[in-house]
Amino acid sequence: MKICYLPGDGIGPEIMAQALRVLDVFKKEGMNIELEEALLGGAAVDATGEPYPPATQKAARAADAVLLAAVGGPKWDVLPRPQRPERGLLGIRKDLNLFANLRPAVLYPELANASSLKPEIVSGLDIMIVRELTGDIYFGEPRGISEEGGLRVGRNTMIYNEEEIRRIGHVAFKAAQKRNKKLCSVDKMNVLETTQLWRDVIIEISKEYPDVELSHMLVDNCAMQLVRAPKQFDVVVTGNMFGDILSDEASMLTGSIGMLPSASLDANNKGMYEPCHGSAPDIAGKNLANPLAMILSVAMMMRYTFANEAAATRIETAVKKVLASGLRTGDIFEEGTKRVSCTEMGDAVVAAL
Ligand SMILES: NC(=O)c1ccc[n+]([C@@H]2O[C@H](COP(=O)([O-])OP(=O)(O)OC[C@H]3O[C@@H](n4cnc5c(N)ncnc54)[C@H](O)[C@@H]3O)[C@@H](O)[C@H]2O)c1
Ligand SMILES: CC(C)[C@H](C(=O)O)[C@@H](O)C(=O)O
Ligand SMILES: [Mg+2]
Repeated sequence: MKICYLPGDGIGPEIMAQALRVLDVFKKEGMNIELEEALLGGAAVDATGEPYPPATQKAARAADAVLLAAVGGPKWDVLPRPQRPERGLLGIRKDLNLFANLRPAVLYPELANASSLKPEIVSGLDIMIVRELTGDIYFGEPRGISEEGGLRVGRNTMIYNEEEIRRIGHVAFKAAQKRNKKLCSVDKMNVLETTQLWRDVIIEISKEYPDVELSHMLVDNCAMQLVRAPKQFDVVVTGNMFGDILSDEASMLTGSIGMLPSASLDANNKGMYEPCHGSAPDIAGKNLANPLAMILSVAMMMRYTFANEAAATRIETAVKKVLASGLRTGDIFEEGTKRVSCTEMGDAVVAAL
């Protein structure tokens, strides 16, 4: 199992250290894990001048899976755009063709009171957001800020071709088949042609999945429904930008963005695994971050790239045990539980494993 790991910036190295301890448990038991560290984001810019340097590209391409913590931070926001950490993240996603981003929003019963919603609205919540990750307005050309007729004009291009929609659609229908056989496709077809095509193509391929109940929802309504009655959803499929926003919204139903892992997959289940959150500059360097989204991303790596369901379930069970024992980082802390640091949370997961 060749794994390239990228600690990145901010809280990145702190949560990555806990994920590596989890991997070490498996390694000591004899799992054949080979690890290689590489630079991405601000850390890479500082060392090489580029957010996704060639050495990282080489290591990431050679690996079976990539583990990423988080990139970015105010220190680099003043740089020209191609050098910003986020471009490193978008660069590696595009380079490895990781078009399918799976973001599961699962409420652990112990966190029912930490959710932003009332327990009765979220208890048992288990949604899978399938976000297209290498297209849309994130990558469309032309883009940029130019001067036109004496005015500055900012421009981005929202664009999808039918093949890009088809391949993410198939991933979503297949995910729904393995779950509760309900798929909601989210678009803005009342206004945007890109997403009219999105809806047309999703309807076309739905003929191949007669066992899946397909529905469609406009993104603004979906944002509202997610906080009104989130359990109506099983699998949600949507484009890159809507998926970015809706997954952060969904994270708060589970208690914290620090609980939401993700898998970004290519057509052959090579994947990059990362928490959905960012580098959290406000708490970086203080040993306060919640490492569970990062650790649960390791579980997703075991499941999707290495087809090791037993290892995945074992990690998830360890996380459940730790939450049941009452330990909480600050983001999920509530009265009656015990507040712990990032490393103490890591200690507890390793012990539970
Ligand atoms: N995948 C990524 O690497 C990724 C994702 C999102 C944002 N970013 C970048 O991260 C930087 C900060 O962005 P932001 O502040 O908008 O979003 P953020 O996700 O970093 O932080 C938002 C809020 O959530 C909290 N938070 C996030 N992760 C946490 C964790 N594990 N434990 C406890 N609290 C946590 C933060 O403290 C902050 O209050 C920006 O440079 C942004 O571009 C990177
Ligand atoms: C940092 C940024 C480029 C990234 C995105 O928008 O995809 C992040 O918000 C995410 O959700 O992974
Ligand atoms: Mg995001």
